[in-house]
Amino acid sequence: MSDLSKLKALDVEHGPADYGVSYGHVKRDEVDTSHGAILYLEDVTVSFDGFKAINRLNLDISVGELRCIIGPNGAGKTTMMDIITGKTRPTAGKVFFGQSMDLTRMAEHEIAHAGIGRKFQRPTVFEQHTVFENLELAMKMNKRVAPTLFFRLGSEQKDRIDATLRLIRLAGEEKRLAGLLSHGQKQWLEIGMLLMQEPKLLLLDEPVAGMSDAETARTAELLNELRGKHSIMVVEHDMGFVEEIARDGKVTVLHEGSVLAEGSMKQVQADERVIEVYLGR
Ligand SMILES: Nc1ncnc2c1ncn2[C@@H]1O[C@H](COP(=O)(O)OP(=O)(O)OP(=O)(O)O)[C@@H](O)[C@H]1O
Repeated sequence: MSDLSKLKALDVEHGPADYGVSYGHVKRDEVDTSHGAILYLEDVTVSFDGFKAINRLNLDISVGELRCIIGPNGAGKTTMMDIITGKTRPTAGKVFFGQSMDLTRMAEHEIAHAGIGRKFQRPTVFEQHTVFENLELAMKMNKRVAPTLFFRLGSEQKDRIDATLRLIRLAGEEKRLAGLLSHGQKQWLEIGMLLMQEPKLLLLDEPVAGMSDAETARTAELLNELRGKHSIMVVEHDMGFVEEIARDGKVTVLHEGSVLAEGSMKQVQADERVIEVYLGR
């Protein structure tokens, strides 16, 4: 992908963050989380030519929760994320962001704009730009205010970038070209770019796929630092990693498009139905 098309994709997919008047933004609509839920799916079904990839799926995520989603290949994890981000429309069911935003009626860019940030499996950073510039671009991206890209950074914005650099383990690497980073570092940079846009809900699709053990461990640390500060949904196959980040939180096991089990990692690991699905017994 060229840098220009990536810029456009970032613009459309992630939408702008809310930086108040300094960038001349209109404040984006607040998500109504007064009942404690940031996201809920009720009886959601998606059929592809009669095949139900998602079958009466019910799920809700609380504000500030870090929810792990696991499940064997073909369980419907990616399709579920596609529904949340508006890429795929459900055949039936409700999908709400907070109390009042009906995601089934919103376009992909509107959903991104409302504050749902998604990280796909493969990192998409601007390889010809430095680490710092990548974070800066992500922060300034605003499709409604074209000249935003040319605004000078204030000290507050620089501080935010510095804090993000520390969080994503790239402090000291800010002048490096993103294209020269390791796979793991690129993944962290992309998480940082999403965070610069202050998402209300962060969706991470297999964030440690292809990472070394050391990178995986550092990614677990990073996510544990985000715990409680952001609402995050992580889809992951690496069970060791899931154990590290799930702690005492809820893990949801998907199977054939529905929730098979939900509970702490210990609970779902001990669940006979889960064992059967994973071991094929
Ligand atoms: N556009 C589509 N048309 C037809 N079938 C589809 C389509 N997208 C997904 N499917 C099917 O729906 C099911 C769920 O797929 P999905 O990719 O959501 O699973 P997953 O849990 O993400 O799997 P994996 O862990 O392998 O990524 C699979 O059987 C898949 O073949």
